[in-house]
Amino acid sequence: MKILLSLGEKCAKIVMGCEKMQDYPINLRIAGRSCVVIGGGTVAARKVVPLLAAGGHVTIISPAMNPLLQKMAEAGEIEHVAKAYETGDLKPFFLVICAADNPVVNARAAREAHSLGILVNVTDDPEQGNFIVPAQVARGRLLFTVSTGGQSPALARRLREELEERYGVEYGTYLELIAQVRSELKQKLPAFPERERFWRELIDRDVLTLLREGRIKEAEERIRHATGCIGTES
Ligand SMILES: C[C@@]1(CC(=O)O)c2cc3[nH]c(cc4nc(cc5[nH]c(cc(n2)[C@H]1CCC(=O)O)[C@@](C)(CC(=O)O)[C@@H]5CCC(=O)O)C(CC(=O)O)=C4CCC(=O)O)c(CCC(=O)O)c3CC(=O)O
Ligand SMILES: NC(=O)C1=CN([C@@H]2O[C@H](COP(=O)(O)OP(=O)(O)OC[C@H]3O[C@@H](n4cnc5c(N)ncnc54)[C@H](O)[C@@H]3O)[C@@H](O)[C@H]2O)C=CC1
Repeated sequence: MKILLSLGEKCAKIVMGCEKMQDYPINLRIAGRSCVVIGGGTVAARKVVPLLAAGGHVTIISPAMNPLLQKMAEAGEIEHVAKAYETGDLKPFFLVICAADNPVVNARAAREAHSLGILVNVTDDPEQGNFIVPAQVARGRLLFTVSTGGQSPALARRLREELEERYGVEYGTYLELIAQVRSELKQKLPAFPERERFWRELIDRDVLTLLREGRIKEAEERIRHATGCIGTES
């Protein structure tokens, strides 16, 4: 990393915004995977929602459940195992979130997860886990996440609210439009550098303004027109 940074300009494209980071960001595919949350309180409920949104199968192990989780269990959206956590419970799972209000219980579950090689988040002591959950804003398949490395979740929440205001649902629509024409463009512009230049120029604000005003057809036409011009130029 030091070497890359010292090479400056030439490597700017590779290094991008990376300073030294505490955590490495990844977006995890959990659709169809079994996830378990230890504890059924407020924090557990907050963690369950994005797990479900990403298609995870969620089980709660907890003697008690808050009303929201109770409703979800009754509706069959999550499974509830009504008991206290015991060592041995984690075997079938891909990922575990320790959200009991008892640090001894969370620490025990974290130890079991590590021994099984399962991904683990510990809500009362992040250092015991191997991932933390960032604040999120989803716009279709566009996903913004904010992490303060655990230093200030309240700041992460505030920044998430700002992102929500700044980037409306039109960005999800925009992404869909782009994705539709992207594969066509691979044939029209076989060379990667040309495609890269094309997209950088197209990702402009005019299309977004049209989308924000609900003028979706016009936005689509603008993108298609730009791709059409390529065909006529060559
Ligand atoms: C490390 C981490 C581990 C993890 O949970 O993954 C963690 C840990 C802890 N949170 C605590 C407190 C609060 N957490 C929130 C809110 C959120 N916490 C979330 C994530 C994370 N919280 C991970 C780091 C993320 C990062 O890198 O920034 C968010 C972003 C995502 C989510 O939970 O889904 C979600 C915002 C969702 C949204 O609104 O967008 C609020 C604010 C509020 O509720 O309004 C408060 C009170 C104010 C404050 O303390 O800042 C405490 C102390 C408890 C105590 O004091 O006893 C601990 C334990 C500790 O710090 O040791
Ligand atoms: N990471 C985060 O974002 C935050 C984390 N916290 C921490 O999260 C933890 C949970 O907080 P809340 O949800 O507000 O508490 P809560 O009191 O609403 O819920 C605690 C849940 O844990 C369950 N539980 C207790 N013993 C258990 C056991 N042996 N096995 C399984 N489940 C058990 C209870 O039945 C209850 O459902 C606390 O340790 C708190 O310090 C608090 C705020 C934010």
